Amino acid sequence: MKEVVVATTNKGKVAEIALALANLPVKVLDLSDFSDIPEAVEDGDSFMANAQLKAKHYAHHTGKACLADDSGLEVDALGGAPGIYSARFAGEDANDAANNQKLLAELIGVVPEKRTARFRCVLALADIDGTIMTADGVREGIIGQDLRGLGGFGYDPLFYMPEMEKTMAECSKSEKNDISHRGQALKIMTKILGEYLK
Ligand SMILES: O=c1nc[nH]c2c1ncn2[C@H]1C[C@H](O)[C@@H](COP(=O)(O)OP(=O)(O)OP(=O)(O)O)O1
Ligand SMILES: [Mg+2]
Repeated sequence: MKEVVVATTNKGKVAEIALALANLPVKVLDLSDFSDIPEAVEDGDSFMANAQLKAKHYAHHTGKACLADDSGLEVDALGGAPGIYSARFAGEDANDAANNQKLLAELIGVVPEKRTARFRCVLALADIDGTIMTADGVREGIIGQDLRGLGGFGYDPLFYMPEMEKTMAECSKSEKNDISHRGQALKIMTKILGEYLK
């Protein structure tokens, strides 16, 4: 069976991606199955560029097909920030809690109607022969006034979806995959991968 490495340092992403790949005829590995792999330097100028450079970087270091994810949050009231800098919003080694606090602070005084935002995700699969395949997804929402929910990761507790009357962090993993930016990209990628494996 072909092996695919879920090539991300983010455990939340690993769980969501592995769930979506579970029905494919592939053996799913992740970076914890390897040692001494240097972290990719994300110096691309777009989600697409970063997803591709991460997939190629990890394929080079593992010698296996690698599926990477670059994603982030665009907030309209902040001119689209933090965007590709979402992981480093509150500083180079920022964690999710610090990023969420920074986001709330930046939006003090901004009314709900002006708190529109979207998550974007680009997935890239790089095989060792140089084949590269990509898929993307987007999910619209509103930045809440406080943290709600314990699921997911990153900005999920602040990402409120009016039609669902809850935040992304109040969704189960499979529910999140049904409606999220990453879930959308994963639907496309699993189709592409299914064909590629034939
Ligand atoms: O579904 C999501 N729910 C909440 N927050 C999310 C989501 N998807 C991305 N995000 C946020 C988290 C992080 O602040 C940034 C991704 O940064 P990004 O560089 O792509 O990922 P990362 O550094 O955590 O792991 P890695 O690069 O190894 O895949 O956007
Ligand atoms: Mg990263």
